[in-house]
Amino acid sequence: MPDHEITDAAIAQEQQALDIALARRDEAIGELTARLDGLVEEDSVAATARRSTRTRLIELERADSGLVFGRLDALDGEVWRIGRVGVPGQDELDDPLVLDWRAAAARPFYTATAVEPQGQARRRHIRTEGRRVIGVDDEVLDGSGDGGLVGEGALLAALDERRTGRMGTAVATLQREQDDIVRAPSRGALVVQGGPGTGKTVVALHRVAYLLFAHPELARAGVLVLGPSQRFLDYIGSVLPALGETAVVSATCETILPGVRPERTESRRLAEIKGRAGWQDALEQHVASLVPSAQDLPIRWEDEEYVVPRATVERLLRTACSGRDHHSARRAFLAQLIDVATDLVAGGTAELLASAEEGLEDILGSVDASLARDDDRGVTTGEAGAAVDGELTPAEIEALRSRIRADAPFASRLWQWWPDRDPAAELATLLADEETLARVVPGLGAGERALVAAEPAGWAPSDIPLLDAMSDLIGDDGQVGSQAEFTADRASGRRDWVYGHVVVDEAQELSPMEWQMVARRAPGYSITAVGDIDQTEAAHTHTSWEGIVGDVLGERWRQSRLTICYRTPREVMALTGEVLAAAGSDNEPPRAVRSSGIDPWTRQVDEGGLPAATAAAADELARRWTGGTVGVVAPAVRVPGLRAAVRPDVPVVAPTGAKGLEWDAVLVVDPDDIIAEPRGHNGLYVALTRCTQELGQLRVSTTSAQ
Ligand SMILES: Nc1ncnc2c1ncn2[C@@H]1O[C@H](COP(=O)(O)OP(=O)(O)OP(=O)(O)O)[C@@H](O)[C@H]1O
Repeated sequence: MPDHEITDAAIAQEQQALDIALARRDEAIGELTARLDGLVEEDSVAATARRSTRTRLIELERADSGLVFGRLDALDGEVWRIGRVGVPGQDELDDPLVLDWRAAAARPFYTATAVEPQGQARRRHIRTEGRRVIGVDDEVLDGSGDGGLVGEGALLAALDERRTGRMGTAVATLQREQDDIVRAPSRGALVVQGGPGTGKTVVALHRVAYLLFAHPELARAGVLVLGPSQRFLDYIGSVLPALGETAVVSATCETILPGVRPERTESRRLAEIKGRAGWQDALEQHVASLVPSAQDLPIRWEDEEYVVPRATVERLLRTACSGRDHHSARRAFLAQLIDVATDLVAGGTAELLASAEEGLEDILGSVDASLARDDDRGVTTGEAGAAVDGELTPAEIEALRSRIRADAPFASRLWQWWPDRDPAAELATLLADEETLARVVPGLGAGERALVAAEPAGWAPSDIPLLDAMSDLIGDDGQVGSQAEFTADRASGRRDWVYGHVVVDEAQELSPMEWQMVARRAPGYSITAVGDIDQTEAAHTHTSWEGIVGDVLGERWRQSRLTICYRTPREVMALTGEVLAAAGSDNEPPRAVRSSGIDPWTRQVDEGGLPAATAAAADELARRWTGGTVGVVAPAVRVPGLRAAVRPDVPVVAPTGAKGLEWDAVLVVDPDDIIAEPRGHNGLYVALTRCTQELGQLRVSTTSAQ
């Protein structure tokens, strides 16, 4: 049979299988909808059932296109079709019609090679448009061949497509080195180093989808995706929903605190000073110093004065503060004090209290019982107590305790001695006070303290991690959680949400204090961080991942690498070696997987003519790449002026704003001035590696200015 007839037959066969899968999917959607309608939410079990049914329904609904994208034929004749989500067979005991790409049995689709076929005879990539199969690419896995790219035809076709301005999924064409990272164990932190365009973002997002599938407990806690900018979050915004995910919150380090946003910019110097690791200890010490000193504590009850002796107060403070934030410690102290006051008023232990340490054993025993009632964190003094002795019956003592607990003046007298604190006000006061800074943050020089204290009011970006740390140490008083149905909605409204997993993109840019923010949200260190040391522009000078994450993650992280560039064509990557060397890197740029056949070009322009020349070049590229995207990357100071000159559908950004993004054609304006910026060669490396097809550069001639 001629080749085209074989292909036509294969397309017809896959169309038939897709039609059956689509019909079964539509049926499953009907079944799930009926089940949802029948679920009356009476208790938490029903609520959980509703949530999981709803999640599954959304997953199926979103898989309208790409329901099937692959097929594996095993040597033993077994055939699996692989798709975005699993589609069940007609009966419960039947094999699924479509295997979810994340299932273990689907793995050879990504990892089998001609050299190592893993029991497979053939891998087929199935190309679809909506509900129509339009092509197939077959790879025979017969032990011959070079074992290079997986599904090369399908991959190169995907990479060559015009960009829409939004990232798409790569679920059909993930490569082996990428799949290894996607399916790596969820425990412990994984740091992925990869040059530009090696698929770090793609891998991180597919890893989220995989982890949520393989570990449903992570879905209950949700996943946080931290990106470098809102533009970037918009760019990747549709990938996870397309993979069916609803348990994901995305944010930048600047938007992670609910209700708080930076109100001003700041200098690089200040960003570096305030991002240093030493602030964490400093703030911990500062907040510890806000706990009042132990003293004899007079308490009044029904016109009688009692005194809780200093030694007792000291021990109660120690118990209350251990392992708690400031406000929780305050509440625990009150709970303990109510017990002590009850005993004092009841008369049974008054002498013991006044005289001897042994008396504390009893008091602290009853305090522990009270804490166990009021606080589920279970911190105890570790001391066993006997029943409280006294003249009142146990029932009367309980009644007295309840009255003291309900007495507002009792608590308010205590709050005068130990006032509550507002984290924002506390931080603002600390930052403005050079003397306290000198005491609390010993690592700062006098000049640095003066710079910090002289800052204007309003939060700058580097204040956000400080505020997060301060809020964590002081604690929130009575935060009410949202009752929203989806984890993501409940999590995004809470500063203190603990996620099942955290993904950090452009991880090389985070300051040590930003890493603390990440660790607070993933205390079990279930973290995937992807980034490129060579694209670092932030003020924190790191040359190794150890330097970046060591402070926070210690030894609890491992590293993987991505080595192939899928975005930038060979013609453009050839320009980047010397930029990387000038940036001081020992690394080679990643190996480009494809060629665009278009040579990068450079034009010289006069300073005065730069806006018009930029506008004209952007126009020319937009015409050439109709249906695709064009971006302009320029030195930060030139961005506002050029934005005004260039057509509105072409974004103009500084290298920092271009992080993680890509366009079909990119115009880099004034590369020499980009180099002149701090860490400028790293910035130029970012700028040059954003295009998928064509790169143009406008150099500014210096002669005409002289
Ligand atoms: N396996 C793949 N199949 C299809 N497309 C892919 C694959 N891997 C990467 N890509 C595409 O390559 C481009 C670059 O990927 P991505 O943005 O994830 O790279 P990156 O390493 O995060 O780059 P940067 O460091 O520049 O941010 C994207 O268009 C992405 O969709």
